[in-house]
Amino acid sequence: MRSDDTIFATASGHGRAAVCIVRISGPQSWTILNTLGGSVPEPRRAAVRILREPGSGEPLDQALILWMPGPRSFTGEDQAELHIHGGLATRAAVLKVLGTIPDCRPAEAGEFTRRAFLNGRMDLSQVEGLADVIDAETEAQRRQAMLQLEGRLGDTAERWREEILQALALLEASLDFSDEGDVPEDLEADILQRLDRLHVEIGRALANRSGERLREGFTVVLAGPPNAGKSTLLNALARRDVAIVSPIAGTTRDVIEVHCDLGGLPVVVVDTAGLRESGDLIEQEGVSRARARAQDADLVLWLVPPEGEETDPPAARRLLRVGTKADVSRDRDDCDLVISASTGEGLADLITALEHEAETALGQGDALLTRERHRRALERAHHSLAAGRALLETGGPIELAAEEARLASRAVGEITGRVDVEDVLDRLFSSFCIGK
Ligand SMILES: Nc1nc2c(c(=O)[nH]1)N(C=O)[C@@H](CNc1ccc(C(=O)N[C@@H](CCC(=O)O)C(=O)O)cc1)CN2
Ligand SMILES: Nc1nc2c(ncn2[C@@H]2O[C@H](COP(=O)(O)OP(=O)(O)OP(=O)(O)O)[C@@H](O)[C@H]2O)c(=O)[nH]1
Repeated sequence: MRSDDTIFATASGHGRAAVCIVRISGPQSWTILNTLGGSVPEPRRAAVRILREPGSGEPLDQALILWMPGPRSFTGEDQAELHIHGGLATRAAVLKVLGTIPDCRPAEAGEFTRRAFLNGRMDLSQVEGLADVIDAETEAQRRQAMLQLEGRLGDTAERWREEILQALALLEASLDFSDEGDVPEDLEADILQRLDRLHVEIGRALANRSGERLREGFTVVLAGPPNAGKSTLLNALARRDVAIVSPIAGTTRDVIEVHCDLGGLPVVVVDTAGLRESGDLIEQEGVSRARARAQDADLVLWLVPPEGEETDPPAARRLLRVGTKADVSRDRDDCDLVISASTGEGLADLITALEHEAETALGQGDALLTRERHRRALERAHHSLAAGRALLETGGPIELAAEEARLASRAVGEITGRVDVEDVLDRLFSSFCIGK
């Protein structure tokens, strides 16, 4: 992967469409526009051109084109865009011509954004925010991702890093004093106070776990004995036919997941195999998967049918008992809620309860951390700050306290990708679409 190559890719979706955007980045961008379009428009001004095949001069398409010279571009390199018609043949013809231009090749997944990162146009947390903007399925996820793209997490991490480095500088200064005798008391108190404040602030960010959950969605597992009405409820919540419903017990054997938007919040509803002892090997595997999913879920809805014997609910962090088939029997005082997926009775109350549960778990969208990667880095920083502070307080070696501050600053620096992130980069960029 050379970065003096010029890369190109369609940045809009696949399949026939009204318009298709071809993105181009790298030193050949100007030449490509000039060759295909006959002339290059003013920077960042859209212009219409007939694109022509080099050599033959045959028209390829009528397009809107853009010239965005570096460094004032998304990637920081010279960039061009061809807004062509979105027909399959048009797209294929334009891409084929681009492929024949020297030093020009199709982009890899996430390569435009990788170049933007390498050119300092965005930090790693913003790249993650951009990935999340593209993946956002609900309003709350979109809002959180936009805040991260705009630099809320990155700016905060950068401020923390600078404040740790200031404390480190003071520690180094006090090292000189300690060579000569005693460290002035007010200097030591100042450093302690700085480490303390950072420790508290980072601890507060770590305490809020709702960002990661908002990103991934609130998971609700539907569990219950066979024929309790789990698949019928899943279909009702999803408002479409996703799971097979039948009067035969043991119909659902695998785990079926549906992503729902409940009042702007992402809720993943998971249908599982009915819990019972079974001689059928495949059903047994389904039952053990059901138990595993119930254990990991944010919430289990334990579905209790009116008929049949009582079954024990699975182990769960949080569980609501939902009586099903209220149209058959409504005498269910052992349940938190009663529904009939057939008549729709009680469904609105169930959805309200789910929204409320999700809202409590996913918070106000004010979480700073949205990935385990952030949490791991900040946990190390938090630990080092506490260790440094303890060393200072107990009169331990200042060199060691300084080393802890250095470790803390490096850990915080991982958030914006200032340090040690090669392996993270490959994983992150490969999760992007081509053209991003
Ligand atoms: N057609 C098109 N739409 C798009 C994008 C794109 O690349 N092309 N984007 C791609 O992600 C997003 C918009 N993000 C962008 C971010 C920065 C720059 C950019 O050129 N920034 C320069 C110049 C700013 C200016 O005009 O003054 C800069 O920041 O220096 C462009 C798009 C969404 N929509
Ligand atoms: N009367 C009535 N029947 C229902 C209701 N909900 C589901 N049923 C019926 O109950 C039977 C079992 O429903 P499913 O949704 O397949 O049950 P399940 O819990 O997914 O069953 P397994 O896949 O075997 O675990 C089907 O015949 C449904 O039509 C309801 O609210 N009222």
